[in-house]
Amino acid sequence: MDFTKIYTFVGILFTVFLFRRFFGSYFNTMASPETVQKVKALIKDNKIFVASKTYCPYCQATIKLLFEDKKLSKEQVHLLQLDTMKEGAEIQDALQEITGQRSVPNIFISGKHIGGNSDLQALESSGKLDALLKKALA
Ligand SMILES: N[C@@H](CCC(=O)N[C@@H](CS)C(=O)NCC(=O)O)C(=O)O
Repeated sequence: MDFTKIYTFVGILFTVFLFRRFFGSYFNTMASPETVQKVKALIKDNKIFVASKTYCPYCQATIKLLFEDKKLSKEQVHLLQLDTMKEGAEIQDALQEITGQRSVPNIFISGKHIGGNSDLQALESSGKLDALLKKALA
């Protein structure tokens, strides 16, 4: 048996696994038309819609601003934690197709694409966020 070849083969498999695990989400895949429609409906039907991931520090900052600082409730903000959902990766693909933005958090207020956490924080810093939230929740 040629162990060198076996080790090389296992090494290549492991490298491919690691690459896909950590960099896979940076490569575009197409979402099905059904998922794109479903995500568009979520954006339209919810006053505030946030696509998030549980381990993402930018998402934590957005969640803190909306739920702790602005005291919004779970009924007012439709929050999806994509990394805990079976169809999370496809929803992320759909969000990229719809908005051109792949990163999370991906935030919508009154059906309008706000952007990511930095965009939400900028709205807060400029004093425009309260009015947007008030109008959305009226
Ligand atoms: N400038 C962005 C940064 C967001 C960001 O880098 N998010 C990371 C997760 S912490 C991301 O989406 N990475 C790609 C992925 O998870 O697919 C913001 O303020 O929202």
